[in-house]
Amino acid sequence: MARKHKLDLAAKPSSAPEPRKGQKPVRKAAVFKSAPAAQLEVNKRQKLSTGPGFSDANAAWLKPTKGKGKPAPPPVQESESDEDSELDSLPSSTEGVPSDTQGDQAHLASLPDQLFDSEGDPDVDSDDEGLDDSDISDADLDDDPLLAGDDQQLLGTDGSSEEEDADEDEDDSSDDEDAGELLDIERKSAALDKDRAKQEAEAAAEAADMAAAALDADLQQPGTSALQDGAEAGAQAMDLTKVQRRLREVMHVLEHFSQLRTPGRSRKQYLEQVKRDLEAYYGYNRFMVDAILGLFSVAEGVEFIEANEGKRPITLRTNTLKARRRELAAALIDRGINLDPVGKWSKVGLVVYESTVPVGATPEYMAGHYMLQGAASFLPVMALAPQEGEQICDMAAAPGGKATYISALMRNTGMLFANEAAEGRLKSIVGNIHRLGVTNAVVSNYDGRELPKVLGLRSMDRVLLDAPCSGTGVIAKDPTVKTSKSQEEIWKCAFLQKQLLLAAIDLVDARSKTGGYIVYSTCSIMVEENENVVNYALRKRNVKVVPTGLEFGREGFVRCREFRFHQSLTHSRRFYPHAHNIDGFFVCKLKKLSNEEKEADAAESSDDSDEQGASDASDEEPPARKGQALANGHASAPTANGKALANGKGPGSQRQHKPHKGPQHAGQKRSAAAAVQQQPEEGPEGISQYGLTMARP
Ligand SMILES: C[S@@+](CC[C@H](N)C(=O)[O-])C[C@H]1O[C@@H](n2cnc3c(N)ncnc32)[C@H](O)[C@@H]1O
Repeated sequence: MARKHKLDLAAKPSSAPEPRKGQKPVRKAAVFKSAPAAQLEVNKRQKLSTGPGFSDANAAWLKPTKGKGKPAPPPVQESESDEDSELDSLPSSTEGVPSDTQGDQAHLASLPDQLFDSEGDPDVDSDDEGLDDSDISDADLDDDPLLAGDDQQLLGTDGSSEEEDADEDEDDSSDDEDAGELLDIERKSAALDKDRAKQEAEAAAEAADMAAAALDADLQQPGTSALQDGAEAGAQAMDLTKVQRRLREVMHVLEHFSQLRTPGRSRKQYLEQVKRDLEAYYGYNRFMVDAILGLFSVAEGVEFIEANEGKRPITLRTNTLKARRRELAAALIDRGINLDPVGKWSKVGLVVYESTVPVGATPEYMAGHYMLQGAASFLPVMALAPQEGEQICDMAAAPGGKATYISALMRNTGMLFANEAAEGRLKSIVGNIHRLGVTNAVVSNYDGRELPKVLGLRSMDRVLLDAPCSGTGVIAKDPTVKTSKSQEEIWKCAFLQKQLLLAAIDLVDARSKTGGYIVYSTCSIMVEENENVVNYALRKRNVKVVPTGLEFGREGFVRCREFRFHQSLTHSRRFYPHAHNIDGFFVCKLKKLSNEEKEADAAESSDDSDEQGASDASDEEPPARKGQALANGHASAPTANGKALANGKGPGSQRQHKPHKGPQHAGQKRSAAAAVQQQPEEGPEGISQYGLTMARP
């Protein structure tokens, strides 16, 4: 069922804009913020600050939209008109954006063009610079010498008028009355306070009653909600409004449970109602709702879900093999693209606020000056920190966003092995490699689990495993994830990820002079696919988790639900759309400590799992899929035909590379079947340890 209305969780009273220094605050009734209006205003300001070049100091769009990680309190009052909201959301100066509206830029890229046509018009912007009533504060008037002079003519020497002076004389003679009046004022004020407190208590009680009534109604029909009864479209729209309201109310009760609960109703019952309403309102299946609420508080879970309803900003990465960011930005601004740097954390990223031309079809794009790429996907490569002259493998590379970034950081030196298991996705890597002028890469087509045998054990200085995953961090891009995932599928992904990660570690040389690192990343939020996979590798190989070097992101989990992970997983980083305004992502960096097999692993210690509690429940391969690779996060089957396709100079001119160890040249054509049939001359005990079947001699 489609969701019709945005659930405004931040619809709480917002204060008037902060007065500028030296100004008295503008007298204006408190109003409520309207997110879309605030977004447009942010954009106008953005355009102004962009100017002919760009500021290089704007990380505003990356800031959390609401609450900065703390759940926003649910709304208890309705908002006033958008007009007022828009005025109140104006920043007090054109430099910078108030922090609570900064993250709203998330939605700018997805706003329809016609909105920008009117709101983004430069004329409108310049009008905006003019003063309106709300811009003129009392302080402005006081400071203006002309106005002050005029006023002085009407006032006495001490600043009071003759009429007021006369009033004062009268007042002096009636002190007792004054006292009486003051008391009266105090009495009235106290009465007002009492009234307000009473109203607030009544409102809270009413909210609790409504939540309880809603709960009662639904509890009478366990397992169903009004919406699940298959009513007609019109009725459904009405029901959605009802569901939205109930959701807010029940969440409010959950937040103030001891005060607002109905006696006899348990938290579990309220939670059950919230879950049903989230399913109905946003169209998630129960597995996903449970998984999300297993990671976040209810309020933050809803923030995450709500963030998935909007698109992330369009971002691009400057290809430093061909362009400089400042010059690229100037060229794109000239073409009518409104952009800014993504923030201080990246030297190459640009965020696009609006564009009059298709950003993926400019002459600069065709010439390979940039790659259209989500900002989150910069992060694993930044954590990998490729060095010039190294041998690096990107094990799951299509369409090549991260692979081409690695080559750019290597300045086209050394050697990059960009591997991809899905044959149909190879063209995209090759296309991007050519367009971006990458000349140090070989593209290969293997199941990643074969790579230690194909490229050689310990043949790499660094390996990136941007693993195929459930895609639960990128629901905004692929809403089918809301309903298509199940616990079984998550475990299947985790199983393949574990095998791939072990292969990644085996590819790396612990004695590399410059490296010895593995970066594991996913666009999944599930602990099963993230901390749990790394935790498994910690037990199976001689590796440790090291800091990613990334400036932001939340710490990985050490405890989550029934899971317990190694303490060092706090070095891993989690990124969320609602908190960081980028796709949901997990990034973890490992350092290989030794090329020796881990003793526990060699001995196949039987107490492996005891140490980790429930975290490695998926060590066993899912029976139906034995030996079969999941193709990607969305589970299409790969064709591992083992073709090495191209480097930056075209398929006919691949650079020669001699793997340090191992039987097979990456550039040689070789079928995956042959690869798995052949016992490696020097290799792991058996490639079957990565889950591939092979005939043993
Ligand atoms: C998350 S995407 C990679 C995105 C890529 N790193 C980028 O930045 O453009 C995961 C990729 O892994 C591939 N894949 C799936 N199973 C694989 C396997 N067993 N070995 C190698 N790659 C695999 C998928 O086809 C998919 O292209």
